[in-house]
Amino acid sequence: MSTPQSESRDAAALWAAPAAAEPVRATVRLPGSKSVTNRALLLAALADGPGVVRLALRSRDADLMAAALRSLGAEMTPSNESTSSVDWAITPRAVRGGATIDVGLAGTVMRFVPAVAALADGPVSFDGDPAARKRPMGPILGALRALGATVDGEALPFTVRGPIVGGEVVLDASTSSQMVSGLLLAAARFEKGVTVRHSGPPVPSMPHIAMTVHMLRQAGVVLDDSAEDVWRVEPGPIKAMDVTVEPDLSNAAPFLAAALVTGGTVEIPGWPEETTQGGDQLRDLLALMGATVTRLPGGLRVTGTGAVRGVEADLHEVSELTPTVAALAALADGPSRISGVAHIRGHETDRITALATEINRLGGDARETADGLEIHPRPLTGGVFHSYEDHRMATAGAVIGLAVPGVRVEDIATTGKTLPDFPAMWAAMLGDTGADAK
Ligand SMILES: O=C(O)C1=C[C@@H](OP(=O)(O)O)[C@@H](O)[C@H](O)C1
Ligand SMILES: C=C(OP(=O)(O)O)C(=O)O
Repeated sequence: MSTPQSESRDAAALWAAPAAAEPVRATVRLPGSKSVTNRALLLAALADGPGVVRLALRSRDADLMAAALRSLGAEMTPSNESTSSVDWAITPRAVRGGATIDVGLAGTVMRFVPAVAALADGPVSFDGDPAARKRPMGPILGALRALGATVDGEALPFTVRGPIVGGEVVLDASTSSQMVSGLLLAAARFEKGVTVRHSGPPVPSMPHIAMTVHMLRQAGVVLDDSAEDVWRVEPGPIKAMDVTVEPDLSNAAPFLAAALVTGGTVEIPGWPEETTQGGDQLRDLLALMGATVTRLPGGLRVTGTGAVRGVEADLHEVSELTPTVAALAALADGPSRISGVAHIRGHETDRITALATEINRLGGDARETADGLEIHPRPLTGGVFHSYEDHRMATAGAVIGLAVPGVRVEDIATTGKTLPDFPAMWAAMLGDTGADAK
């Protein structure tokens, strides 16, 4: 429950989530995928010549990745900048030591950049937000050590010293798929490449490893992923590319959820025909929860009835979607069970506890399980929805606020981790500005 002190501490940073007066009818143009942007920037910085990353996301996580690569020596020149996107011209240079990298709270920066730093000619230090120091790092840092680098520390802050040689390594990636992606992305530049074997409970968020594999192959890297839980990257050049980043389908989740909650329609232009983004699974998930989902030429349309159906969903592959699915479940007309996401206790915050706490604070009935949540329908009332520095907690509060008057989301600015101007996009979707959400 909020105490008077916590209410007053929050007061400065509370955002009144708008309740929907009528069904939404909006076209929402989403900025580029965080996951694709941060992979593309990193690969461009290690490539064999100058490349371009178009429609790259501008957000805290993407800006931190760009800053990290720049401080490791890459020349990064922006053009066509808007609040949400930028085209980067990137000229790779020899990886330079001596830098201190701020990872913020970005999993992609804290897990992907250390292997690049191990190619540097001197030590590179890493630190981030206080919350980042709690996120699991041990498996990837241990792997870098096993592959020849020197790393002091098991979590942030730590320092990496090359040279990394590469070779074979066994690790437990059950806490995050990023442990594997973070080795594969730079491995073509290791003298011996890498063979990564996962040993442990199943790896979550496998579509994100498929994204890594796909983007490496596009860049000409020779990679074998034919055996389960084993990935082999051959040493060799990473081809310079001119790539365009797809819209962020995980960030589509709260906007499409608004169609369900309000019985309206939301269209997302640029929804790819084929993609490795796990967010594409929203098409099936939202249909299960009562939406009509239609592919348009070059886009997607989701229409709701205003009634949300409870769901049994194993979100192991798409754990990023848990906060939105939980928000929908809290508004559903039947019980829901979300499973397969034990590892999201190590995301930006412990998302299982955070979601149960905040849904229950509004009068809901959400119970934690070992690997997810059970949520039973109950009428909700307004109140403060805490975001725990977690962009997806904040957007989950916004979704609930559509149907529950008086929800105030703490620290809505935390959405800037992956979306540059969520409040304006949300307002535009609800018709405040009369313009399309951009
Ligand atoms: O590689 C990536 O870009 C990501 C992988 C996933 O991490 P986990 O495997 O830790 O879930 C996902 O949840 C995260 O938002 C982005
Ligand atoms: C888990 C997430 O982020 P990160 O890339 O920081 O792991 C997320 O965006 O839901």
